[in-house]
Amino acid sequence: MTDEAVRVHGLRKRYGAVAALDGVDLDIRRGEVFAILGPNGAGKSTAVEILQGHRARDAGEVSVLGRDPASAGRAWRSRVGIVWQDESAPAELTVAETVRHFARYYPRPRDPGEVIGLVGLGEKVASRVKALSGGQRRRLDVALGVIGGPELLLLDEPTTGFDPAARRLFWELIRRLTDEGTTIVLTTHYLEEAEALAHRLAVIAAGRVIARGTPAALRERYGSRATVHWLGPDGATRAEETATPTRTVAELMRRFDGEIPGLRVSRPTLEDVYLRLTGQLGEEPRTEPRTEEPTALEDTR
Ligand SMILES: Nc1ncnc2c1ncn2[C@@H]1O[C@H](COP(=O)(O)OP(=O)(O)OP(=O)(O)O)[C@@H](O)[C@H]1O
Repeated sequence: MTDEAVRVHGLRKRYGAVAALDGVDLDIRRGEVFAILGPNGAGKSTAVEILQGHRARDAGEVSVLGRDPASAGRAWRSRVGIVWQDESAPAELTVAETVRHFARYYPRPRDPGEVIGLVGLGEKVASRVKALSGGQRRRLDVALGVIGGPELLLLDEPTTGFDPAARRLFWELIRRLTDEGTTIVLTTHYLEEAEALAHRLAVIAAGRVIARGTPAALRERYGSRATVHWLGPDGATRAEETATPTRTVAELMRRFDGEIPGLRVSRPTLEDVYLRLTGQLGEEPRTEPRTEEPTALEDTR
C-alpha cells in the first residue's frame, strides 16, 4: 500500500467555453486532511466530483486509492465516503433508521450506533430527519459518508451555512475521523477552516492551482511582508511595504530623532494573502510556475 491516497496529474475539464479545470495536479497523502480552497466557480466541486467518479474528465491522470475513479467498481466505492453538497437523507425516517438503512449498502459497515455517537447525534437517534437543524443534518450527512468505514472521505463545502459554533463542532468531528486514520479531502471557502483543519491545502482559482503547501508555509511565503505606517511632517500618512520592518522603524527613529508619529506596523492576515492570491483584491490570479515543483512550499508537518 502506498502512502498516497490521491494523485492527480494534468487534470482538465471544460463545460463548453468554460475551462473549469485547466491542468490541475494534486498529491494527497494517506491520513492527512487536505483542503481545496478557492472562490466561487474556481473548479473545486468539479475536482471533487471527478475524484468521486461522478464526473468525467477531458484529460489527465487520476488515481484515488490506487484506482481510476472513472472505471472503479463497487469494492472501490465502499472505500470512499462522500458527503454531498445537497442533503441526501430521506426526511421522514429517523436518524437511526437512516443510518441503518445506508449501512446495508456496504460490505463491512461500521456500527450505526457508534457512528451516530461519533457525529454527535446521540440525543437525536429517534428524531425525524426533517426535524433536525441545518447543522445536525450536515452531521447526519457525514454519518452517511462514514457508515461504510471509508479510508477516504470527500466533503464538498461541508460547513457552508453553519454558524460559528456549529462550524467548530464540525471541526472536532473531522479531527476525530482523522485520529481514526481516515484521509479527508474537503473543499471550502473558509480560509479559517483550512487553517484549523488542513495539514496541507491547495488554492484553486480559475481552474488552476495557484498555491499549495501547509497553511503556515502559505502565510510565511506570501504574507511575510509587513507595512510600516507613520505620519509625515505634513500630517499625511506614509506607508512602506517591507520584508524588514524593524530596519524601517530604526531608520525612521533616526530620521525623527526619537518617537515616530502615528507609527503602526501591520502584516497581512492569511485572508489578505488568500484574497490577493485569488485576484479578489483587484489583481489577476497568479499562477504557479509550470516547469518546476509548484511554489516549492515547505511541508512542515
Ligand atoms: N454542469 C455544468 N455545466 C456548465 N458549467 C458548469 C457546470 N458545473 C460547473 N460549471 C462551471 O465550471 C466552473 C467551475 O465550477 P465548480 O462548481 O467546479 O466551482 P466551485 O469552485 O466548486 O464553485 P463554488 O465555490 O461556487 O461551489 C464555473 O465557472 C461553473 O459555472
